[in-house]
Amino acid sequence: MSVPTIVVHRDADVLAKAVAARIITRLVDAQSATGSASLVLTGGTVGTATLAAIAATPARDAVDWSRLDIWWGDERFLPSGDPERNETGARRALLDQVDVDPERVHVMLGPDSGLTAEEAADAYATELRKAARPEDHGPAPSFDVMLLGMGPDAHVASLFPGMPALYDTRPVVAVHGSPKPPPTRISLTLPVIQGSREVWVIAAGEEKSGAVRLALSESGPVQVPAAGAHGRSRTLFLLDRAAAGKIPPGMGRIASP
Ligand SMILES: O=C(O)[C@H](O)[C@@H](O)[C@H](O)[C@H](O)COP(=O)(O)O
Repeated sequence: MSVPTIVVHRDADVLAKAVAARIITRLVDAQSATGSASLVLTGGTVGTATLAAIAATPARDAVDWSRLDIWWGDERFLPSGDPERNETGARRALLDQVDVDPERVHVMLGPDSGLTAEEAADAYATELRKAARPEDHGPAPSFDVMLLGMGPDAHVASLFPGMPALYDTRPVVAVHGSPKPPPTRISLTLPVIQGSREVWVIAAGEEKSGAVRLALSESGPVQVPAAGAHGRSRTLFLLDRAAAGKIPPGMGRIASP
């Protein structure tokens, strides 16, 4: 388990641009080393703003988008094309503007597939298992970067405090009764998140500051899911100053201009 590194940026706009640059560099490095890369996307405003910032960065062309596997940490269980789907937001912000290989864009299915949320979760678990290699030592790939937005209640993906998904050992689960609409979702679980090489939690705004403090303290992941968001080799908390406002001194904080 990697101890979180905290990087603080001036505001949400600089945060999105800085994370975009960080993603591009990380993907280029991964592709240089192995010929491929894997990135797990998150929904939410900061996650989507980060994708838009990638699209607006000329350096985006340094990434070979055709050799990138794109996954989602969670999805709202809505029909394909629904504006509230995380996939729709990601396509509009970035994916429709770069040459991704459609076979390597792994979407979580919605009700228009004819599957229930449970069946769609199982289908995603099967896709993850097929993509896993022996060296991943688990039911899913060790993703190069797992992006996670975080709610004011410290939820990540669609893992909300105290809900059954946090006790589930399966790699992907259906979530019902989500406190954040829509109520039905599909989510990776913590074991899969923790199997990633790097986990990057991205948060902006004063309303997230309490959750950030809890996540960086000795909190348990059932009540503070973001406390369980750590990667095998690296964990980053990428914040704006407002979200970092309640971090106790000496938490390994690296302030950026
Ligand atoms: O489906 C979702 O809504 C997201 O996956 C969710 O986990 C989101 O990342 C957080 O709620 C933060 O969202 P904001 O960045 O909009 O606060």
